[in-house]
Amino acid sequence: MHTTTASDAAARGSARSGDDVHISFQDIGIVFPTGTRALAGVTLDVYEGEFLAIVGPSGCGKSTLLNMAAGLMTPTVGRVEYRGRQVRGPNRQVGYVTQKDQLLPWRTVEKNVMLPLEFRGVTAAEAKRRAGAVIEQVGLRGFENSYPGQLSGGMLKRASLARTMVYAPDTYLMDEPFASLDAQLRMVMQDELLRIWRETKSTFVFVTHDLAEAISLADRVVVISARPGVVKMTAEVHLGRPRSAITAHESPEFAGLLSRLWKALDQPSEEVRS
Ligand SMILES: Nc1ncnc2c1ncn2[C@@H]1O[C@H](COP(=O)(O)OP(=O)(O)OP(=O)(O)O)[C@@H](O)[C@H]1O
Repeated sequence: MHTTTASDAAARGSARSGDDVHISFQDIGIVFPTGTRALAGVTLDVYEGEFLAIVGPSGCGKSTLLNMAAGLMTPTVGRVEYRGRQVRGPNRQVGYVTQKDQLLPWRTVEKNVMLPLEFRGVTAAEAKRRAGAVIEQVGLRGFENSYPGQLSGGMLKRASLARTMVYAPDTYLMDEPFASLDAQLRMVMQDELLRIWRETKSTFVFVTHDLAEAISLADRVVVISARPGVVKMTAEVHLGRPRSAITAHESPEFAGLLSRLWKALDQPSEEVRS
């Protein structure tokens, strides 16, 4: 892990001097074997304990960035560091929550939540104890023995979150986890997520298409340009903490930032100023 100095900060534009860098994307580019160039020269630091949101048009390379942090993809050029070390293979310190729930339909909620602990060699009794604790935390008590097919959309999200929380990752990588939910439930889940972030003190990198969601949740919002993606703008969110996703919309700062982000998404890269 390294700490940013004032000169690092200047070199990185939006970086803040004195913060510990948690994930560092250094001049990342990737060209897939199909010839698709998804990212071109992305430089971005994610700080220890922050909630960072990434927005950008479809296909710009947001999921690819998460995949690189998780060690599931390697950049063609550039370097990804996790706590100061180059990511060279699957990164077991991250929890990855995708848009699809990826719960195993033949296992109960409890057994799904226990699964990552089984992979890590935790005893069945301890896995059951820890699964019970996180199931309670996400509000699914009483549904331990239900199967995924018996749960509502919001409950499936809660179960997926519990399955990630159970192994207490340092980092949560979240790829549009609430995209399939209706607006009201989405806000409830956003509030739950803010609570989990506060309680776990983990670092969150959250990809979304929804600018309001990004502002409601994040400390900083990064806008990626259309493919090949570059960082177009990084905006600090000055809404204060603790924050509620339900009332965040009421502040004048919210509307101002929404409009700046919207313009950044809409304009060619060279016209955007952060
Ligand atoms: N394994 C792969 N092989 C070939 N092309 C890929 C692969 N993974 C991603 N791509 C391409 O790279 C580009 C970026 O994909 P990515 O999924 O990162 O975009 P995204 O910004 O997350 O998109 P969305 O918002 O639609 O989810 C897309 O054009 C996609 O088709």
